[in-house]
Amino acid sequence: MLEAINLTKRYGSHTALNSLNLKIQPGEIFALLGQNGAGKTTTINLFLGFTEPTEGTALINGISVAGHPQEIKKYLAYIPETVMLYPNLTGLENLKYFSSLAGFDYSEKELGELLATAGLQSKAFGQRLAGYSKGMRQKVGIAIAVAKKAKVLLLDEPTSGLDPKASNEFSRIIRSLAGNGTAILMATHDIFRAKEVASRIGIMKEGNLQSVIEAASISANELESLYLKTV
Ligand SMILES: Nc1ncnc2c1ncn2[C@@H]1O[C@H](COP(=O)(O)OP(=O)(O)OP(=O)(O)O)[C@@H](O)[C@H]1O
Repeated sequence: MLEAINLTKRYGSHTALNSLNLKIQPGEIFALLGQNGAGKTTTINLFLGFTEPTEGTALINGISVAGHPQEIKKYLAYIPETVMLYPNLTGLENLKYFSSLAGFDYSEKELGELLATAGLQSKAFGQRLAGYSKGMRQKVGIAIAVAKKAKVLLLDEPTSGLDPKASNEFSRIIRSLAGNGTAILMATHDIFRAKEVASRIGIMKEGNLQSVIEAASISANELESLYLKTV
């Protein structure tokens, strides 16, 4: 579970995130929408422990991120806009390395199954990452998240730059991860994808979470209108 309690980040006199209160339960996908600079990445970085809150607390499974930065890592997987892995290692080797860091020792067969589940074509398993497309790298990132049995998944603009098919496949995999009980926080600019994949959608403006909507209660068009009115 992810929880923010009065979570605030200021840079000098500028408030990047203003007293965020939010709970994301296991199995839930929460999409954060908002213009450039609204505070989405700041929120994710606070949950990752990349940056310290000025006030308030980010909790993962009830554990304070700032207080226990190492401990929370075992619950977390993170997929940034561009997944950075080792370019000289193959997809299989990257997955083996990163899952071993998390304490898992998978067989070659299991590693292959994880990559296949993430939607990577088998002919790419043995190819070096340097030759992968963005979507292929993301699939390895997803396979790593699954391999780590992460309870919490943080995604920062995961579908930006993906073609529609890759983006659709991505939604399917994210939903299936949530179906297995992962709590997911996703920052995105893609209103359509947010509506399609998320259980709840939050709209941020200037560091404030302005509104939270049940995705099932709104059409994509209505969401777009609300978004445009809000930001
Ligand atoms: N290290 C930093 N130092 C100073 N200001 C920062 C820093 N990081 C972020 N900010 C500011 O905090 C605010 C929120 O930025 P953030 O990156 O969270 O926005 P975002 O919603 O993720 O935007 P985008 O959609 O462009 O990724 C912005 O005004 C940004 O300039």
